[in-house]
Amino acid sequence: MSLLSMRNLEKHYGNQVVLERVNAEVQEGEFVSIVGASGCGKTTFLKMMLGTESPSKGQLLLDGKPIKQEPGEDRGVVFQRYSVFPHLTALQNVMLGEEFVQARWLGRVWGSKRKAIADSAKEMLTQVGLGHALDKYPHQLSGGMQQRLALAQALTKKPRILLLDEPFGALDPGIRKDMHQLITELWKQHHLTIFMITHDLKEGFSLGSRLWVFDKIRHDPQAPDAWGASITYDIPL
Ligand SMILES: Nc1ncnc2c1ncn2[C@@H]1O[C@H](COP(=O)(O)OP(=O)(O)OP(=O)(O)O)[C@@H](O)[C@H]1O
Repeated sequence: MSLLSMRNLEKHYGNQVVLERVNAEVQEGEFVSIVGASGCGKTTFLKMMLGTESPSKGQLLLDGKPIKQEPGEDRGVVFQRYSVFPHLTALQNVMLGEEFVQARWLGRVWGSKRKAIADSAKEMLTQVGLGHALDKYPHQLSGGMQQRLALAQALTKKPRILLLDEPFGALDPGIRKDMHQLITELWKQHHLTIFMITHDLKEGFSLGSRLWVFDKIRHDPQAPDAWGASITYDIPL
């Protein structure tokens, strides 16, 4: 069975059809890069995967069941900016998720349980190359380091699916190259299934195992909102 199945998936906002006839099967371990014109519905698609938006029609199945309409631990997400909490250090940012989960059952987390959370957060930060910056606040980190932190934060819950919305869009070309290497390593190391939106075609073609192009199949100049985008190209890389 596919990890994800999309069958005639549609998303409307009022009278505006944003996505329509989205059909695809995605297997565990694929890395799908997504490109398409601005405003064609890429982020909307990612939000449906995350569970913060629901499909208007059709099916979006995870392991054969409708995806839960709330963000879950099986799905991590990194946006272009502002994924991290500015008032917490790098280490506190990464620890927060697990502390939050355990505190729900145990009240505040202390002692050996807290140390275990800290150790695993430090390990994750080391993996993304921030082992030397545990006590730095986000504003003390460069853009690339902030995105490394956002990746560590997203991965700390051991998600199966990682959703990336232009994660490297704001970074300089040299830093982006380092980040491409990092995301490829993390993809393999953590056996992730990744969906990554990018505006950079070259990035889309060079990263991952599959490229999707979102575009409208049908256009009506008199009614631009009447038709939505679907996956017009699905290219194995
Ligand atoms: N919550 C919302 N309510 C109403 N319309 C929305 C909402 N979210 C998105 N839209 C509309 O849906 C369309 C698709 O938006 P979306 O952000 O998914 O596009 P995108 O392809 O990610 O664009 P970009 O590449 O510029 O980030 C846009 O016309 C947008 O105005």
